[in-house]
Amino acid sequence: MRTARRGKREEGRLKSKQYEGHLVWSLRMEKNHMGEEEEQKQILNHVFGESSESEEDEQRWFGDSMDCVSTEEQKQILKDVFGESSDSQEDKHTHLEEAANDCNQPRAPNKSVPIWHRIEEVNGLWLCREFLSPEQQSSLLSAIENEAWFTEASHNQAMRFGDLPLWATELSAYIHEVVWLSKYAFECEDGEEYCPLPSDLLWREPLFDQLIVNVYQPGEGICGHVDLMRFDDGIAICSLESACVMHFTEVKTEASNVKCEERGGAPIMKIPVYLNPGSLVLMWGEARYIWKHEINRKPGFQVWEGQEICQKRRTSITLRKLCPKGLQMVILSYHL
Ligand SMILES: O=C(O)CCC(=O)C(=O)O
Ligand SMILES: [Fe+2]
Repeated sequence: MRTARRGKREEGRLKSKQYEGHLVWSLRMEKNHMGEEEEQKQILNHVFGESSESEEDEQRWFGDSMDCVSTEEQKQILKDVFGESSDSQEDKHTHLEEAANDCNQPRAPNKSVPIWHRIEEVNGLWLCREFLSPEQQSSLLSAIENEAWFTEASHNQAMRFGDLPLWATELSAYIHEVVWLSKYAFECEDGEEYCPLPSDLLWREPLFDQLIVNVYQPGEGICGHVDLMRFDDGIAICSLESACVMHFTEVKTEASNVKCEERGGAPIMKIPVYLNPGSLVLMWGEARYIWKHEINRKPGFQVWEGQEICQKRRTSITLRKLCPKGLQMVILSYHL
């Protein structure tokens, strides 16, 4: 499968830096115009040099060339590329866990378990509005600030692959916990089990190994896209600082409605989802693969309950897991 080409290409300025031995890409992205595919192409071109256009070519390119590399070797290579796990930096404490403890963590069953909302129109889309307490949100924002990824005003995106910083590892663990606790919250009459994240995804190791932090100034958003196929199913997005409306559009509906609309037919159905600061979105299955998501923060698009949302700066944390093929790509970048 291949993600659709999106948006017109605009040059982002790309910088890779070593932060405590970890490679971090900081970019200036015109998010309203450039899709993630373009952004990542820039990064991958930066890492690999210009590469082939199609996923088929990528498939051939990867082939089975890494079959001979054992898991241990892969781990070592990743360590060499990205540095030691930040888990070993015990003194580097982000207080996410402490903040969680402040609000009665770990939560016992029946005690203030955050509520999950299933977005009915979009299978596999779940929202936890009160995922992070105000203290946890501040703690995450300080941790991001301490990374010094956005010291230049022109930088609005940072990505990390492989071992994540401690605060992101803690965030992943917290996502795991809050999803796991949801099993106490969903007792369905018909015996159907509602689950914010299927157990094969919830229990994979690691839950996430890729991180994006996006900073949006008022008016900035991200154009409609399906996340790249090099990332596995199960994507988490945490919102901080300011609320926004994220719209979901089914890919096939969109394609058929374009023709329909040309003939004066039904408009494209966009499902709006309000993301308050401190909320967590989980996308898997159909929500991840056959629905596009977008944030249009141009005037007139950020309306919730009849009111235009007052826009301030918004920071988001996206956590994903590289597919084995994606992992191979990272390893190959080391060998080139
Ligand atoms: O910033 C957000 O909330 C969404 C980011 C996103 O969709 C992405 O990075 O793929
Ligand atoms: Fe996305």
